[in-house]
Amino acid sequence: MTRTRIKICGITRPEDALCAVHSGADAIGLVFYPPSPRAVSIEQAREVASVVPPLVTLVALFVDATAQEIARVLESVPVGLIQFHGNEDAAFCGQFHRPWIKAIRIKDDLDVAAACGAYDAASGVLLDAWQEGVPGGTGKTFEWSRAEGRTSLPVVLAGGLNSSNVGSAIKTLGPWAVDVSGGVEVSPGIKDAGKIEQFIAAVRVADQQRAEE
Ligand SMILES: O=C(O)c1ccccc1N[C@@H]1O[C@H](COP(=O)(O)O)[C@@H](O)[C@H]1O
Repeated sequence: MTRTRIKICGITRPEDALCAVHSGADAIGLVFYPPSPRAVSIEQAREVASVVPPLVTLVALFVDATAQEIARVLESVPVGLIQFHGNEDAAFCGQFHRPWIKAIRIKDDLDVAAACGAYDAASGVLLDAWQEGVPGGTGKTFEWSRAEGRTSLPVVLAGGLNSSNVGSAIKTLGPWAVDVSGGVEVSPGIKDAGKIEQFIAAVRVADQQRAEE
């Protein structure tokens, strides 16, 4: 049975990281983008990292940060994967000797295959909704079928997911992983244990249904 990997993003508190991990999350996302209400300092990130057990991936999210800013985080926080969520090109993303994924925001007229193809050296692409002036964490979905068969890279599906819609998202696209932030929150940056558990349970139900098809 394919087990869809689960990333819970925008964690700001150790207790939320522990809740996500104990509920079955595979990855914890830390937002290093100061304008975000979910942004963490290096200190906060280290506190979160200190409770994350081995074999759970810590993902650092950046939006058009400088190489120096990214290097400072990588020196201090045990980051397993970098998520680039801005206009970074593949050469920029590849310079940190760390696995990385690139967010592709699905605007109406986007050629999804070409946009993903520009990052073929990535470990995967994260497909997210597009909204003018907001780089991510929008709580919006996009038409998942638009991404069907457009890339051979592992797909991390994001954008407005929650326990009610993640099952159909998995059924439509069969992504390698799903990523959720706002859909499991009480307020930006503060996660809800019940919503995390429901989200992960919904992913497992969808996995089971796919296995039975
Ligand atoms: O979470 C944020 O504040 C954020 C800010 C800037 C770029 C990305 C951000 N979050 C990522 O956006 C997607 C979708 O989030 P949501 O589930 O719709 O709230 C996800 O990858 C977050 O990691």
